[in-house]
Amino acid sequence: MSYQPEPAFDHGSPARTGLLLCNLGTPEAPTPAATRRYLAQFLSDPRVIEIPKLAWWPILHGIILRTRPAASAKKYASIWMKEGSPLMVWTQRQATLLQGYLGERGHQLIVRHAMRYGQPSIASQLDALRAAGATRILVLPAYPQYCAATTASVVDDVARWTLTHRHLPELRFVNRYHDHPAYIAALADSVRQHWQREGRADMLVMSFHGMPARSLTLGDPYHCECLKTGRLLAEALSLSPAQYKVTFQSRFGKARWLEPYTEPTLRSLAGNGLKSVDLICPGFAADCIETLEEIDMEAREAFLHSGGQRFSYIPCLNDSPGHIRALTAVVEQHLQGWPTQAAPDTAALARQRDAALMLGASR
Ligand SMILES: C=CC1=C(C)c2cc3[nH]c(cc4nc(cc5[nH]c(cc1n2)c(C)c5CCC(=O)O)C(CCC(=O)O)=C4C)c(C)c3C=C
Ligand SMILES: [Fe+2]
Ligand SMILES: [Fe+2]
Repeated sequence: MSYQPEPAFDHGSPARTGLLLCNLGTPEAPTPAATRRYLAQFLSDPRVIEIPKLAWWPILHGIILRTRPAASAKKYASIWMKEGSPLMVWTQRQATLLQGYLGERGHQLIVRHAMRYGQPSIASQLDALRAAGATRILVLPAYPQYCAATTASVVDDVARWTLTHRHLPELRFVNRYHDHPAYIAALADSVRQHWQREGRADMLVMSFHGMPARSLTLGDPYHCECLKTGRLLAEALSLSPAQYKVTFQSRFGKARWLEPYTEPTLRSLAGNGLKSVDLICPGFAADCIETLEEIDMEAREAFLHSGGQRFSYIPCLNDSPGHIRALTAVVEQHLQGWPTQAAPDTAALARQRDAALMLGASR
């Protein structure tokens, strides 16, 4: 095993704690070439595509990477912000705001953000935290519900980084926060504020990213955690089971995915006479192509074309104060036992003590 060269450990420097906020990743530009690079990395991850490489490679390189990049790039272009891809913009803002809010609460943390696919990579940001003196690092994947395709894939990437370093920081991971009271409260506040601004629809649809259905029988807790988030959010809003529905979006390929599917559900609700719907995507920490294009454009159109009259999309928590408070509560829970106040300057304390002793002696 060969390690990357590292600076000699400075035994005198105080221990510092780092926080790494990780999200999925996104193309660097809304172009077919950039989208192809992103999809190639994403869809080569065996945590995402659980098909033997020998069977998957010809499909990925022979079909998907020839056709999908151009179609996806068009969709990215339709949601691109002037600062970049929404997922990147919101994740950057979240990290900056977390740094500030945690600081206000007395935690001297170094906060960075990273993307599992594309840039800034998890390895580069772990290196940056180490270079800034972090000897303890808390990794926060921005996925409220645990899923092997997302949460475990972040852990894999951190583990690959540890293999290249000799002197490792202490590491902790947030596996899930799907039922954290502060996260549920942030979602509920966001829905209530939306209702105050725009009025309330006949039903609240909660759409989560889908997964192949067999992930449930193989033991992935993702499906159950989505249902629990849905139930807790409904309870916080005093909704009866008839007033809300949990659905799954973003189906990929021909296999069965978790059901009910979002778009067919919206069509059938409209077909059965439902006139208005509020739609929230509680599993996404930040708005992205899956929420802004697939839901707020495609699913909206499907509902309205099937007889629905009003489709109201409730944005993700993004950089809202409630979200930053919720993530801070999650972080604080996982920092327990790790001192995050500014470490005492032991040399200065020793000088003070010596000065006090000398003062006493000279009296
Ligand atoms: C088999 C494919 C996919 C699985 C499994 C999957 C799981 C999964 N994904 C997210 C969150 C996000 N996915 C996003 C985009 C996206 N997802 C897939 C495929 C799978 N996802 C694709 C091909 C894409 C790219 C867009 C496209 O070409 O359709 C995003 C948004 C990225 C962005 O740049 O905006 C997020 C976020 C979760 C939470 C999840 C499992 C629970
Ligand atoms: Fe996805
Ligand atoms: Fe999609």
